[in-house]
Amino acid sequence: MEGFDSAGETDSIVSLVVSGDGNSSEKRKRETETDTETLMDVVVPAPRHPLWKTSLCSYFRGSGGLCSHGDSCRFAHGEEELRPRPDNTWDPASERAKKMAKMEVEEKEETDGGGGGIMMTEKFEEGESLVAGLSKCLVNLPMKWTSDHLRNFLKEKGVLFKSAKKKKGMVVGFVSFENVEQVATAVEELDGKSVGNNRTLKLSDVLPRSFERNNKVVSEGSLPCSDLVTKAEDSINDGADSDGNVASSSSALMGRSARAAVTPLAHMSYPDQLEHKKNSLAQTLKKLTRNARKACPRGISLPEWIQKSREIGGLPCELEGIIGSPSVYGYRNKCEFSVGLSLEGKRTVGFLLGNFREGVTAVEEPVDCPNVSQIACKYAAVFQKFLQDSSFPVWNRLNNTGFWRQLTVREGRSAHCNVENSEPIISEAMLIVQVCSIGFEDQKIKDEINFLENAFSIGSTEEAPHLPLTVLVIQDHTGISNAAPADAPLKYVFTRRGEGSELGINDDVEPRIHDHISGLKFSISPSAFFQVNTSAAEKLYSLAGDWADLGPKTLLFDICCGTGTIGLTLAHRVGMVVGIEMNASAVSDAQKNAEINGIKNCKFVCGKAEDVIGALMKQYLCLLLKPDDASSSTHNGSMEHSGDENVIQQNGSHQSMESRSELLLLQQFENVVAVVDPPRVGLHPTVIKVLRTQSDLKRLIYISCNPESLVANAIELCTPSPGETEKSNNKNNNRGWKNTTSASLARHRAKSMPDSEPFIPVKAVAVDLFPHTPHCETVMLLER
Ligand SMILES: C[S@@+](CC[C@H](N)C(=O)[O-])C[C@H]1O[C@@H](n2cnc3c(N)ncnc32)[C@H](O)[C@@H]1O
Repeated sequence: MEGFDSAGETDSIVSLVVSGDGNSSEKRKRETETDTETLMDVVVPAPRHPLWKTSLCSYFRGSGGLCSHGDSCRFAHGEEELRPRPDNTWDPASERAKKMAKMEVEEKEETDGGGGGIMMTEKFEEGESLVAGLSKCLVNLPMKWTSDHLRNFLKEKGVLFKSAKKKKGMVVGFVSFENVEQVATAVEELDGKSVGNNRTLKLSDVLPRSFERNNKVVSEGSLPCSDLVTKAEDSINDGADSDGNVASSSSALMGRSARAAVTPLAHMSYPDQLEHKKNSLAQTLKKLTRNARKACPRGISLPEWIQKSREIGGLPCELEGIIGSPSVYGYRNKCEFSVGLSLEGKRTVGFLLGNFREGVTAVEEPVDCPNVSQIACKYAAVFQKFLQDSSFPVWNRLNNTGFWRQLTVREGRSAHCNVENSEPIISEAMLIVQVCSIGFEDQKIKDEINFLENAFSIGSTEEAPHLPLTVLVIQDHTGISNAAPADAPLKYVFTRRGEGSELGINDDVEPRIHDHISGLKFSISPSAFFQVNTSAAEKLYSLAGDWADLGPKTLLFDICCGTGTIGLTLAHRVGMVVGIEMNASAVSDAQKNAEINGIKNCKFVCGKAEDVIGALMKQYLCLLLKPDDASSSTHNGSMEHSGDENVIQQNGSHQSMESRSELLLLQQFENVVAVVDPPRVGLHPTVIKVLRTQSDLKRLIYISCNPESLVANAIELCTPSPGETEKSNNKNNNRGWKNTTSASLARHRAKSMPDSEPFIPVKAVAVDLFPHTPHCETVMLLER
C-alpha cells in the first residue's frame, strides 16, 4: 500500500551489520532473502524498551532535529525511525497514522457510495425507467463485473428482479424489482453480505434526480438508472488529466461542486497551499532515502548522502523550498471541459463532480474554479448554449454512446504585456471539440459542425473585447475515455487565412497557436504538450538551466522534450541540444520552433526515449573530449556553429552524424548534462539504465510532475550497484509484483542494475505550476 512500503516495519527483521567500509558503528537493518522484509538504520539499545521508537520525539521535532539523547533516545527521531506499537497502531501524530486515518475515511466513503449517494445523470439504455421504491442501487460490487455477472449473482442468491445493470469499472449496479416483496428479499439476502474479494455489499435507495423531483422535462428524454448521483470523469478518476488538472475523488464527492472537484485546495490561502505542498513533497522525498537504504547491497557501505540524511530529517538532499506561481488565478492556458448532464439534467460543459468508478457522471459548470481562465469559461458557456439546441446527443458515459464529448480551450500569449496591468495578453485561442462520429451520417455531422463553427464565431465577437479565436478543431475519438491518443483523427479544422479573416476550412493552413517563453516564440499543435502555466514554466526552465551548470562546451540532452521548450530556452547557454520526444507533432513543432527563433544548435529526435536513447548517447558521447585529450584539441574556447539544419529522425531510427563539421563540433564538448521531464509515470527502466551506465553523464536534472515516480526513478539512479553474487541471488525472485508500490519495484530493479557509479541527490525544489490543486512540479539535481 502506498506510503506503507517504506518501513515494512511490522514484518522486518533487525540485524546489526557492520558496513563494508569498516565503520563498525554503522548499524542497519538489512533486507532478508525473501525481499519483502526490509530494514533501516537502527541503533539498538540494551536492554530495549518495549515501546522503543514507537512515538515521535517531541524534542527532536520541536528543535528542528536536536535532541540531547542523540541515538540513545527511546523516541523516534523522524518518521523513518518510527516503529509500530505492540497493538500494531502508529503514533497518531505520525504521517503514517494520518494516512491510515485518511484511507479509512476514503474506504468508508467508497463503501457508503461516497457518503452522499450516487450521482448518475445518465440512463443505461433507451426506455429504461426506475420506479422509486422498486429500484435499488447496489454499492461495492467488484469493478470488473458486468451486468451479466450481477444478474448471475442475484440468481445465485435467489433474488428475483425485473432488471439489473452494472457497468464494468464501476462499483455500483442498479436493480429494479416487480414488487415490494422482491425488494424485501433483496435487502435481506444482499445488504451487508460479502461479495467478491471480501467487499461488503450495501443496498441504497434510488432517489429521484432533482430535475425529476421538480417534474421538469428532461431534454435527453431519459430516466436515471438510480437515485444516487455520482459522476466523475475518467481523467478525474485516475487522479489527474494529462496536465495534472486533478480532482481527488473523496473531496469531489464531499464538495459536490466543480470548484471542489478540480481545485480542492482553493479554500486555503495561497501561502498555506505552498506550505502544504512543500511538506507533502518532503514526506515523499524521504521515501527515496528509506528505499535506497533498504536497497543498498550487502557489503557495500551506505552512500554518504544516506548517512547524512539524518541531519536533515531523513530527506535525501536539501529541499530548497517551493517557488510560487507568478499567476495564481485563471493561470491555465489549457482547460479540458467535459460534456454531460448536470445534476439538474441540463446539457452542461464543465467538470465532472467525482469518480466514474463510484457512479458519478454529473457535470457542473466551471463556476468559481480559480484555475480556469476567463476566456476558457466564456467559450465553455458558448458551447453549452449551443448544445441546448443541438439535435445531436451528448456523450453518455454509461453506455458509451452520444456525439459531443469534450471541449478543450488552449490559449497563446503574445510577446507583449498589457500596459495597464502588466498581465500577459492572450492573443490566440485554439478550440478542440471532441466528438464520437460512430452512428452519425457524414452530411449531418458536417451541417452540425458548421452550426457550431458559426456559434463560436458569433460567441467570440459578442464579447467586448472580442475573444481570440485562431483555430477550431473537431477531433473524432471513439474510445471509452475522453483521453484521446495523440494521433486521433482531426475531422474538421477551421483556421484563419490571415489576421482578422474569417474562420474557414483552409487545407493549407496548419492548426496551431503560439505562446512565448523566456523571449522565444513557440508554435503549438493541437496534441502537443505545453506546460499549462506559462509564467511558472518560465521559472521552472530557467531554474533547471541554472542548476545544470551549463556552458559553451556542454552537450545537453532534453529527454521528453515536447515542443522543445527546455532545450530551446537553454540553447544559448550550451554548445548543442539533443531533444528526444515520442509525439511526432510535438517534434515537428520543436523543429519549427528552432527555426522561428533562429536557433541552430538543436536536434530533435522522434521516438520513444527507451528505443532511441541508448544508441543516441553512444553516438554522441563517444566523441566527447576527455580531459586527457585537451592538449590535442583545436578548441579555442568559443563555439562556432556549423549552420547545420536541426534534424528530425523518425521512428527511433538514428542517422550517422550529418557532417564532418558536426563531428568536429562534438569533439569540443567537455561535459554532458541531461534534463529529463517525463510524463506522470516517470522514465522507462531502459532509459534509467542508460542514464545510469553512461559514465560520461555526470549531471542530471530531473523535472517531475509526480514525486512518487521521481522517487522510484531516483532509487534506481542513486542506489549503489549490487555485487555479482547479489545479482544472481535476485534472478529468481521476480514474483508477486502486481500489488507492490513503485518504490518497492524500483528497489527490486536496482538490484539488477549493471555495475555503475550511482548518482547523488544534491538538491531539490518545488515549483508550483498548479495553484489550488494538490500538484506541483519538483526539480532535483543528481550528480556523480
Ligand atoms: C511532462 S511533458 C514535458 C514536455 C516538455 N519538456 C515541456 O516542458 O514542455 C512529457 C513529454 O514526454 C513525452 N513522452 C511521453 N512518453 C515518452 C517516451 N516514452 N519517450 C519520449 N517522450 C515521451 C510526452 O509526449 C510529453 O511531450
